[in-house]
Amino acid sequence: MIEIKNIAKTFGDRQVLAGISGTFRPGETSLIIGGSGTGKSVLLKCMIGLVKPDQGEVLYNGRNFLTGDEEVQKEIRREMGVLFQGSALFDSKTVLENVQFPLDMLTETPSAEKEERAMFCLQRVGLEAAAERMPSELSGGMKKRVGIARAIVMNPKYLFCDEPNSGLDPLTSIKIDQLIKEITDEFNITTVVITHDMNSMLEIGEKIMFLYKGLKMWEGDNSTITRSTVPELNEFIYANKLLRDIK
Ligand SMILES: Nc1ncnc2c1ncn2[C@@H]1O[C@H](COP(=O)(O)OP(=O)(O)OP(=O)(O)O)[C@@H](O)[C@H]1O
Repeated sequence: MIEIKNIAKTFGDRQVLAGISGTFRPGETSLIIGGSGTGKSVLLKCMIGLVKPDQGEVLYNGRNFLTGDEEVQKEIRREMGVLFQGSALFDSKTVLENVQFPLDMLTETPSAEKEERAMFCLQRVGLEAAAERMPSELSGGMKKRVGIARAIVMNPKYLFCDEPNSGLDPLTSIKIDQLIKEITDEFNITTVVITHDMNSMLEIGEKIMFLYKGLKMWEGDNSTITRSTVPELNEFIYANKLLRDIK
């Protein structure tokens, strides 16, 4: 479980996060939604240690990630998997080498075992046949799958996905969403996904947190989001729904 408490962050004179709290549970896909510039990525970065918040706490199964000693922080980092926007694959490495990379960097696992584990993850995302291909030979959806395989190769307790659907067509987006949800259920991972994709919210939003101007304006799930009485959220949903209906 991840608990965030009163997270605030200001850049210069711009307050991006104004005190955000929330809980993310194992086996659940939690979505952070909101318009552009509302602080979603900054919140995610605060949670994974890429940005230091000005105040607040981030607890991983009760362990304080921000003030815990270095060993605790290191331990927590090893339990995280991250799928970055754009997949962030190494162009000069094969698919298999990309997936194996965290094992190479962070473990002393024997070579054959590392390869076996990486192949298992590639199989799980349906890409074992592409193991020896280079990232430039893959479609956007395949790259995301490789990114997911790499994010789970260390058997993470916590999985963070920043806009996993960006640049994908609607059908591929749905497949990627479903894969993230399946993996979350199957390995009981605490998963946090940033998205502004309405389809994702309705399909995999077991828990949804809506950010608006640095505040958490609403929290609920995919069965309650369309019944919200928060005008800012309704405006956000309506804009998305409108676009979807036009399509
Ligand atoms: N390192 C930084 N230095 C200064 N300002 C920053 C920094 N990182 C983010 N910001 C600002 O914080 C605000 C929130 O950015 P953030 O990337 O979290 O938005 P977002 O909700 O993820 O938006 P989008 O959906 O467009 O990605 C933006 O105004 C951005 O310019």
